Amino acid sequence: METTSRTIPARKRIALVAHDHMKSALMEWVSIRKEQLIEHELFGTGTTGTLVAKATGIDVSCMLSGPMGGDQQLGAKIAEGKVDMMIFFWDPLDAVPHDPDVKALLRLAAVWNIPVACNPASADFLIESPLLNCEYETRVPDYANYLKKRT
Ligand SMILES: O=C(CO)COP(=O)(O)O
Repeated sequence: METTSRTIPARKRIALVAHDHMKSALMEWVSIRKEQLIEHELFGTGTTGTLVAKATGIDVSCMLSGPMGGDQQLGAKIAEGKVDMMIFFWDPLDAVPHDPDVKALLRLAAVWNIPVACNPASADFLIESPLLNCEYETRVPDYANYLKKRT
């Protein structure tokens, strides 16, 4: 796939997602990182986003709950270039009924080359990155060219 460049804004659009057994870890992380997160625009799956908004007082644009389609809604936003990074504490020790949706969300994050953290340590590294508050030139699939070649 050929790529083209896209400018990720300084104020990031950050998706926050956690599976049920990981929600307490995400809530703890979010409360520690509140001052950094408040500078950015937050999105979340239904339950996670609502919990984050209640705990921090930061506005969160909430999708549907993950198993009800929220993972797919976030995936669509990533594909449309409307979400710039994702903190997704998925559960490595339990199965979820919407595993295909989880895979699809993680896959689209990889396709569209957004930074993803899967646990508190990787989330710390992302949030401490000097790139967090700067514009960043990233490579994304050259969709216009892809379509042109196929039509
Ligand atoms: O299931 C999820 C991600 O796959 C998260 O959904 P909720 O935030 O609605 O619990």
